[in-house]
Amino acid sequence: MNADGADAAGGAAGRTPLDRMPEWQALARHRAELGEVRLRALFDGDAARAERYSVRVGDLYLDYSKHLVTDETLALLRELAAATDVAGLRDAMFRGDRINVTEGRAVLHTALRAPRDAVVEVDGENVVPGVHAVLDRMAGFAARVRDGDWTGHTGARIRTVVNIGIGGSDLGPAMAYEALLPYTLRDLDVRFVSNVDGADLHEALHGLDAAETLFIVASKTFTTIETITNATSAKNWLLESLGGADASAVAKHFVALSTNGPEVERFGIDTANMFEFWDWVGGRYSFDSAIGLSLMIAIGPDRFRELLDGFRLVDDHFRTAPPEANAPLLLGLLGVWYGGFFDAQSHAVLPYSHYLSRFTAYLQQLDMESNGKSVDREGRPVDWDTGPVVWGTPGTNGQHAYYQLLHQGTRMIPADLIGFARPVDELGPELAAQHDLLMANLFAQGQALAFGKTADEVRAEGVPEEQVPHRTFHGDHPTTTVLATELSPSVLGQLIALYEHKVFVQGAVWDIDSFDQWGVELGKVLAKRVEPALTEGAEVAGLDASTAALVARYRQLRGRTD
Ligand SMILES: O=P(O)(O)OC[C@H]1O[C@H](O)[C@H](O)[C@@H](O)[C@@H]1O
Repeated sequence: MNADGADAAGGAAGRTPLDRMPEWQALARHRAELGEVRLRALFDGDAARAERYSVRVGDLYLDYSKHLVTDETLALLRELAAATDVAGLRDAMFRGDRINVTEGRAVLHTALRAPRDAVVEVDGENVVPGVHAVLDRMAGFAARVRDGDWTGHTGARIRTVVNIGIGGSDLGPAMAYEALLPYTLRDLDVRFVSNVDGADLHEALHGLDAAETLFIVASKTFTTIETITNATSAKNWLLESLGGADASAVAKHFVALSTNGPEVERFGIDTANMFEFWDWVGGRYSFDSAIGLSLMIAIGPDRFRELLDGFRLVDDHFRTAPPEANAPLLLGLLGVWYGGFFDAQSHAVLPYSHYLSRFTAYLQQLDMESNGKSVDREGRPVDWDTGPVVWGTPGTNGQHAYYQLLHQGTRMIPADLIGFARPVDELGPELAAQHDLLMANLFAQGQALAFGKTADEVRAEGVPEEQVPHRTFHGDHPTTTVLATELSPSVLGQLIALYEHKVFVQGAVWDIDSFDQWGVELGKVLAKRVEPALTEGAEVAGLDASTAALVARYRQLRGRTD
C-alpha cells in the first residue's frame, strides 16, 4: 500500500495468472486458427494495409504492417491490454504510485522531463521543482565548462570530460554522446569508462593532460565497486599527474552524479559539486536525470532540453493516445504476441545509422534488466515467457554478418529497422549522397524479410533445381520500420521514450516488476567473496569444485601458488 492507501501494484495484486485469462486464451485460439501466416496473402488481401498499420508520433513514423497480425489479432491484443490493466498501471506510474513493488519505490523517470509547472507528487511532495533546480544547476555548470569559465586546479581550461560509471550510469550518456556527435563541441572530448578492467581507464586516460581533465563520477548508489574502484584510480592519477597536488585539487576536477550524498562526501568529492537525483529514478531510466551531465556538457543545455522535450512528447502520446494508435502499446503488444504464441526468444534492433552504434547496447539494459524476470509481482513463478534477448548492431554491417540467419535460419526473430529520412548536415554533399544507399538497404531488408523469394521465383531465374531450396527465402519475418525525420536530440528522446514505454507495456502484461534488478546481486556478492581467494589464496567457504579449480589454476598462472 502506498501513502494514499492505494494498492501498491497499481491494482494488480492477486491478478489472475496471464495464461488463465480468457483474453490470453482467446489469443491462443486465434493463433491456432491463423495457422501459417503469410504476409504476401495479408498484403494481397488488403490494399490499405500499409496505411492502416502505421502510426505517427512526433517525428517518428512507425510501419507495423509487416507483422504477422490481422485486425482480429490486434483487437485481441488490445483486449489483453485492457484485461491486464496496462492503462491503470501506466497512470499509476505517471501519478507517482510505488509501482516498483519489491523496492517500494515510485517509478518517475517521466517526471524528469515534466514541464516546470507540472505537479507530480511522491508522498505528498511535488518533485518537479527539484527536477528543474538540478537541471538549472547542471545547465549552469555545463555552460561554464563549455565556455572555459570552469577551470582546473592550475587554471587551465577543461578539454576532456571523463564519465566514470557503469550500467545505467554509463550506457545512456555514452550512447547519446555518440548519437549526437554532430551536435557536440568538437574540441571538447568526452570519454566513458565503465569496465573494472584497468584497461578501460588506462585507454581513456591515454594522452590526457590532468590539468585539463574533468572527471564525472556517475553512480546512483555511489557504492558500485567498478565505479568506485575506477574513480579512486582516476583520483590517484590526477593527484600524481598534477605533481603531487593536495586533495583540494579534487574539487576542481571531480564532480559526482548520485542519490547518495554521504557516500559522495566519503569519497572526497565536495557535495557542492554533486548533482543529485532520486530513488524514484531507476538506473536504466536515469539518463535524462543528472546522469546526463556529460551529454549536456557535450551538446549544451539547450540541446539537452530539446532531448527532454522529445521524451515528453512520447510520454504525452503514451498517456493520451487511444489504444489503436498508441505506439508504445502497439510495439509492446506485438512483442507479447511473438513471445507468447510464436516462441520468439529474441528481438533484434537494427539501426540504419552509424551514430546509433550503441543504441542496442543501451536497450539491452533497458529491456533485459527490466523484463528479465520469472516471477510475477506477487512472487509466483510465471508460466509464460517474459523479456526477450535483445540484440543487434547497425545496418548495413549486420547484413554482411548475421542477417543470413534472419533470412534463412530456423528461428523467429522479430526486428526493428530504424532509419532517418535526412542525413546529418555536417556530412557534406558527397557523403550525404550515400544516405540513399543506406536507406535503400533498410527498405530492401524489410521487404526481403517479409516477402522472401519463392521457389518458383528462384526457378524462373534459371537456377538449377538442386540449388532452389538453398536460394529460396521463406519470408514472413516480422519487422517494425521506424522512419524518423533526422537524428536530432528531440528525435533521440522520442526514440528512447518509445522503447521505455514499450518495455513498460510488456512488463504490465506479463505482471512482472520491471523496475527492480535483483538478478544482478548474486554475482556481485560472489565476486566479493572470490576476490580474496585470487589475491591472498584465502579459503572460500562453500566454493564449488569447478570454481575452486579455476581459482587454483588462475593463481598458478599468476605465479601465486605457495
Ligand atoms: O549507478 P549505480 O548505482 O553505480 O549502478 C550502476 C548499475 O549497476 C547495478 O548493478 C544495476 O544492475 C544497474 O541497474 C545500475 O545501473
